[in-house]
Amino acid sequence: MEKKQFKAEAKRLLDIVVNSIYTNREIFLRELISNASDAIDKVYYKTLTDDSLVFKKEDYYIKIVPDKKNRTLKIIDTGIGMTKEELDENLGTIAKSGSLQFKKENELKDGYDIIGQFGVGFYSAFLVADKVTVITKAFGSDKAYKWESNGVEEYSIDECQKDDFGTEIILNIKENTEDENFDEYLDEYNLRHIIKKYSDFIRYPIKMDISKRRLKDGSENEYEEYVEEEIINSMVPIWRKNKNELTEEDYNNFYFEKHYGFDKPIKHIHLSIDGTVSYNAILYIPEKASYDFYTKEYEKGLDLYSNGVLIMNRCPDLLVDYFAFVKGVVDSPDLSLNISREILQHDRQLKFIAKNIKNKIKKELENMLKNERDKYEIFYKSFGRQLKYGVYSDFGAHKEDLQDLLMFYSSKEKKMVTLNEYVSRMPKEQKYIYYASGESIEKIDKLPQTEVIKDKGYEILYFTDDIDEFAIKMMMTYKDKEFKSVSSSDLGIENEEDNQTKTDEKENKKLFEAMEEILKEKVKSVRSSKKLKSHPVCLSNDGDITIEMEKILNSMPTDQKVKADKVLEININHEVFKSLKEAYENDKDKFKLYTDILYNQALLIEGLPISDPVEFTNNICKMMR
Ligand SMILES: Nc1ncnc2c1ncn2[C@@H]1O[C@H](COP(=O)(O)OP(=O)(O)OP(=O)(O)O)[C@@H](O)[C@H]1O
Repeated sequence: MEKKQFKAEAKRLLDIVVNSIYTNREIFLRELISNASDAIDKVYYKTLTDDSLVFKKEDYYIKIVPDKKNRTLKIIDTGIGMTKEELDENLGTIAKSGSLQFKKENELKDGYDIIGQFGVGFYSAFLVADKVTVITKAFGSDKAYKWESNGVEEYSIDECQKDDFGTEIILNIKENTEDENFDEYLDEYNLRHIIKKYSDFIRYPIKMDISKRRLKDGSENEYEEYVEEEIINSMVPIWRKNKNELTEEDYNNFYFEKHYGFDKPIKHIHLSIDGTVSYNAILYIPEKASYDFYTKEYEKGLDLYSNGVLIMNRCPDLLVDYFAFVKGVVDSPDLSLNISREILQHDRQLKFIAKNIKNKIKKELENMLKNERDKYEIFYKSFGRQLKYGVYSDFGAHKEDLQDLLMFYSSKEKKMVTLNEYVSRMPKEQKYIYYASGESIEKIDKLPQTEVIKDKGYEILYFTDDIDEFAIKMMMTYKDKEFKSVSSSDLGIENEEDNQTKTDEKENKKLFEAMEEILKEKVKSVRSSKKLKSHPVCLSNDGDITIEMEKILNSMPTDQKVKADKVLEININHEVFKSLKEAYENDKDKFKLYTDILYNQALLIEGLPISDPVEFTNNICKMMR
């Protein structure tokens, strides 16, 4: 059997590398800086394994030199350099990674910072350059070489002069086209921005000469230009530093630098995890929701780094939706990156990290609730709604994770309470967790439906967010206790007056039927009320859809309208009922008038619109005459 080697059309391959792998031109700088950092790492490694060598930190750096006049951009490093053979092998063979080989040969363990692995990053230089020159001198060698290519036909290697070991890459930046402005890769400000964005945490200094202006000596209004070398990158990422070395201010500064918000974070979580998948992370729980947080435009996610190099801003897969408010960074050497380093190949590690992070955030919130209640309430004011959305979403799948983080205003305590607190002080005979929905605490407080429950001494939770009732319906129970709306027609309260109510019901059957006839289609039935004490009427509902839910669902911009099965409850011990009864017996027109007025009053109390306000006011006037 004859075996043959695959052949590759080098030109085509280069074209694919340059134009198909990367979606974003600016990453060429990330790739070349990462190569330079790898090259310095290799010298560092050599000095660790050879006692005759010393690594003097100040000798190792990367320098970026833009030259607008000659349209060149240089990336200079003081790393290990390349021999002629290495130049030929590494830059002449696409997909050959000298760095990966180095890692294997030296059995570098995980956690080491060598970034290169695919052997293609270098060619991304042709995204912005029409000619690339590499001048390099290998560590310990006395000869230097020049590699040159226009990325189309071929490359050349010649001997040349270079004093120190290391590598200098010279890019001849392309001319601008109609759609592309290549000048920006020669612009100091923009280069600084790209370096900060992708390479801020490269371990070695990335230097650049920065043009500045200052007042001339002795002058008050004359300025002069001068140039000063600056280190652009932060080098050591805050998340790799020891927690003990960092102050609250350091964490807050990082939050501002990263533009995570204008507020101060209410909590930070610093994680250094070593295990099946290792990662470092700094997570922030903000104090306030940004203006777009509860909109579709908000992008959740954490910034994802691999070995200090930015892979993705706001990687959404790292955060569950209900913790979307969390900001921060994750850095892991264990990610399976794809060749462009822009996306992840398969997300086993990512899923692992995301799950881990979810649990850490949950724990932190639970601790805050337990130990720093005031802080938690501030947080809850901003993001409680998001937690409640979390309970509601995915058919209640996250209930277990979230139920103990929920809080509602309590009628009894006059402050926010947790479900656990509510249930733990429920009297033995109380069957349900009672809640009342409405626009505001003040309005709910006045709802007639709450009277009898309050009289019983039971606590009521006030629901003022649209999502509240939906979330609770999805939860169904908390610690085996069902939730019950105060406007539900059956409150499950055993009452001595129950039998009395039944008798009243019988006695007034005809009257209620007559009212039902008048209110046809508007209410399902009219009943004698068990809940009213001082008010004459209220509405309650039969079935699953409460009146509050009807209001919310019908305010949404869809064609489908829903209707709660409404019950008009009458307080037969109220003065008004006597007049109603009298009218029923003696004056049918008056009886109709009273029925209409009472029904509309019940609507108003519920905050529901009355269908004909003019008729309603006319009816009241009629009564006053
Ligand atoms: N500045 C440099 N100094 C020394 N060697 C370099 C330098 N730049 C590139 N090389 C060598 O050339 C090889 C190919 O570089 P290239 O950027 O194409 O791939 P890589 O860095 O190995 O992998 P990746 O595609 O993941 O970045 C490197 O592995 C390294 O051996």
